[in-house]
Amino acid sequence: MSAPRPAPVAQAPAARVVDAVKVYGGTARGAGTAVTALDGVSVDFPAGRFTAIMGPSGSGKSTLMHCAAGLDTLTSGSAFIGDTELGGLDDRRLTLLRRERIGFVFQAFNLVPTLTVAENISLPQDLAGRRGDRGDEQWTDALVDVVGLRDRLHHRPGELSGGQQQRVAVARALAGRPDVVFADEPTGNLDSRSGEEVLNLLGRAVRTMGRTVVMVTHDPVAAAHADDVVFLADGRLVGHLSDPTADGVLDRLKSLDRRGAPGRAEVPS
Ligand SMILES: Nc1ncnc2c1ncn2[C@@H]1O[C@H](COP(=O)(O)OP(=O)(O)OP(=O)(O)O)[C@@H](O)[C@H]1O
Repeated sequence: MSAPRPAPVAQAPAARVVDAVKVYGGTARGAGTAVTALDGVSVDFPAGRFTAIMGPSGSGKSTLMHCAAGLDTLTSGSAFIGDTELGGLDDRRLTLLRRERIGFVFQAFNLVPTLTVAENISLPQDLAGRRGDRGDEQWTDALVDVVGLRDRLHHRPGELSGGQQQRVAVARALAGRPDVVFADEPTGNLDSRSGEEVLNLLGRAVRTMGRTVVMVTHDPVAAAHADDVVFLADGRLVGHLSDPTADGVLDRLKSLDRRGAPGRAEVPS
């Protein structure tokens, strides 16, 4: 008789926030108004999955992503990358963590215009002083084929289409083999075909390369590329869909709109 199979071990989330509160603005003397952008959000971003964050405009999507990725700090609550709590890190460690464990893709591509495609892609390794690492070189070389940029390696970003530039940004985000890639509206500046290519690429990074992706989007078609969708409204987590379809996401968004989300709670300070 064969030995019983061990119970599957639940994999720790790649990133998570617990009781996350973010209040912008307000003054000690009460002369301004404070905006509660996150109002007690707890959410896991599972390792090896593609999660989309959706919600009406102003619901707190970008704030959640920025705080989860250590680009901004929470007013209260905690944010973790793996087991590392970001609030416990000083600026230097936070910078190192972002560089070594997180990849970023932004709507505006954010490539360095004076560097070639190849140089842009290897920038994270260069900054980390890891140039020449053979494993890294092989990984980066494979990435170039995955993103389909082999014949553009010596061009500069200004010589590429928007879709090609965003593919460079995706390759750069993956180059350091980060624990998690955060993408903020990565298809926001692209036509639908280029957007589809970038989304397929992010999906492939998860499904064939074992990476973890968290993406903010307002587009139900983009969200349908994810494994999971989490919905925010008024800075609160209000829903979750697994294996989403664009229609399913749209229906859920409409029901959020019907709830008459009143927008940010403005709290006189
Ligand atoms: N730096 C800031 N100072 C003050 N208020 C801010 C700041 N950044 C965001 N907010 C407010 O916090 C709330 C949430 O903003 P956030 O950008 O996270 O929402 P979002 O869901 O990403 O919106 P959108 O889809 O329109 O980009 C909004 O009311 C916004 O006006």
